[in-house]
Amino acid sequence: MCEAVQLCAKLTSKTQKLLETSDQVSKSDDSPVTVADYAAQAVVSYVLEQKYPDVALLAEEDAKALRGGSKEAEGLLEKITEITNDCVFGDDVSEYLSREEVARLIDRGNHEGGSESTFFVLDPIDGTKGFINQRQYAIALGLCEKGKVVGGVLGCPNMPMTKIPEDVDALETEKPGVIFAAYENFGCKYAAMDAKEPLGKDSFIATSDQFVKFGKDGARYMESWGDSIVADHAFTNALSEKVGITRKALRIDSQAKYGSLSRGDAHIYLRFPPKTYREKVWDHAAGAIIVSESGGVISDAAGVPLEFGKGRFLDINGGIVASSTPELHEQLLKAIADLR
Ligand SMILES: Nc1ncnc2c1ncn2[C@@H]1O[C@H](COP(=O)(O)O)[C@@H](OP(=O)(O)O)[C@H]1O
Ligand SMILES: [Mg+2]
Ligand SMILES: [Mg+2]
Ligand SMILES: [Mg+2]
Repeated sequence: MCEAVQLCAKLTSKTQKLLETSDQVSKSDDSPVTVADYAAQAVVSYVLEQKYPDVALLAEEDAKALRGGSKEAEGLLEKITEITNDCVFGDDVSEYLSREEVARLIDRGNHEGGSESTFFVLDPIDGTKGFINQRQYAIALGLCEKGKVVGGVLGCPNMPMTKIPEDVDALETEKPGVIFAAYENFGCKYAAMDAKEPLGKDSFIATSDQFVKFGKDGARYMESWGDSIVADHAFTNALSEKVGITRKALRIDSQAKYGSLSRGDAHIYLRFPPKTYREKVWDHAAGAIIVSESGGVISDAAGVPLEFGKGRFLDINGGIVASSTPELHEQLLKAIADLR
């Protein structure tokens, strides 16, 4: 799983710098998708299929918009095929995949999920808005068995190795980025994105376990940027005021927030989408196990653990909360219940 994410990060890093407006399309829900999202999905799908041909894939993107027959669709698929081949095979043109083969690799991600089978869960680029705007994004790969996430790898190609400074409200970008990997009852490891053996060293990480109090010098929370549909900043402001958080919110795109929580940069991740919005499993699977295997807690706003075995969507009560310690989590859930 790490190998697939590391290879994919090479592609996204190279593409992010060169991204053009014509590389972007809008999806039916108005969220953006780029040639890099599709190519990243093709690359991870290719590596996983080679290594684990019997394990299904549930992934965010599908190739429908690339098969339409229009000139635009053809141009996009051509570019995606080029980027995919360059990443996987370099100059070895004898191995190059056809456009049809690349579309098939993308569409392998159409698994419906559920609690019966074993499958990978992939968000090839999580935080596409961050990716487009040269900020943070993540490559998020989880492994689900019988409806439970049992493994997760999170690649954050723009995240600094050093902890986020105390006095900032956004995160700088820095290469080569970092990779987090967790397995059930094993813990969570952490390495530089270009590490030869990311799981080889004694590099376990843990959430901040200092007893977190609210108020000055106390808990620090993370949330999405204001242009994200999932961020209700009015509510998170009210909540933080209620519990006495005085520190500024730290705004980071994508599941990089789960990574930051797991290595102790901040204490809380708050996410409150509108009632009509349905969360997707690929936006949380890898991040959830990375947080829980680092000592943190994640649940919906009512305290119910996230259920990953119910298909492509997550049905949550109100929002998602992740905290560095169980005590802090309890306090937050109580404050949310009081406010609602
Ligand atoms: N305008 C929008 N429309 C639909 N989904 C959105 C959205 N803005 C954010 N999201 C969802 O929130 C995810 C990003 O979270 P964050 O805002 O914390 O970075 C997106 O993942 P993708 O970028 O993989 O599509 C997408 O699932
Ligand atoms: Mg998307
Ligand atoms: Mg996503
Ligand atoms: Mg995505």
